[in-house]
Amino acid sequence: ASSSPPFSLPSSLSCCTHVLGFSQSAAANMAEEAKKLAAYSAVDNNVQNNQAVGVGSGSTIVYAVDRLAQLLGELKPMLSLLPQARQLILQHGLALSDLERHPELDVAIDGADEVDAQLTLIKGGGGCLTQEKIIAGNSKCFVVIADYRKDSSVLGEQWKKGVPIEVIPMAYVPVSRVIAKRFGGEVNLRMAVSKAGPVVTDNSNFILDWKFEDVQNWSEVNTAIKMIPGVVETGLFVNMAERAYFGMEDGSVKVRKAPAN
Ligand SMILES: O=C(CO)[C@H](O)[C@H](O)COP(=O)(O)O
Repeated sequence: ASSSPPFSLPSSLSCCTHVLGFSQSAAANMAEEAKKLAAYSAVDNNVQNNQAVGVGSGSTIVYAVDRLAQLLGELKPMLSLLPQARQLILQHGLALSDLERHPELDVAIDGADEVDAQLTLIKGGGGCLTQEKIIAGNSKCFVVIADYRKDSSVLGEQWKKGVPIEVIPMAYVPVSRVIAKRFGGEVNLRMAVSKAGPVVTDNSNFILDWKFEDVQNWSEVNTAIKMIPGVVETGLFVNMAERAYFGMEDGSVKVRKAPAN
């Protein structure tokens, strides 16, 4: 049975809503297409047969796993993973591995929340920064995949939610205070959306989101934050990524290489 809406918009407004709805979904489709382009290109250019491949988490990495599954005839990758990626890998019929069997990975591929001109990353929008950093840090080559919305010249240009920092729960208040006092900005405990209370990570910790103000040297700030008692890991990936693949709005893929040291 059809039911009529509880109210009706003036025709001019209803037209705007329609146009807005259309453009929002067109933008979302374009971003999805860009993620896929970046992921496929990164897999095609960085993964070889029989390699141990690390994958992270998020919506972009799904396309990389799709591509790895498509290439199964030609490639036989062994995937190391985060708990979140386990199901994804099994569903695609790919071989599971871990850092006990493959402590050194050939290549790691992962998404990012923001990538700057130096290939410094903010990661952890999904809360998996610690395990993602372990995977990336134990890989001979770390490759980032992202859509054009993550491409920045300096951090904070696109990503407005701040730097995620994983902390031991009992320390979240002192760590927040120390960060705000030493580095400025605002530090917030990340709250869960579908349950009451804070987000709890896979390592049973909390996440702080640090909305920074003016940072000149990410390497120094990252090291200083890591030294604060109670900090487990930061979502700052400094000097880790070798290449970033950005899917662009025009259907091309932009590749950015890390600056030579
Ligand atoms: O760091 C991450 C999760 O902790 C993700 O890699 C990052 O949030 C990007 O996610 P998406 O590919 O969905 O944009």
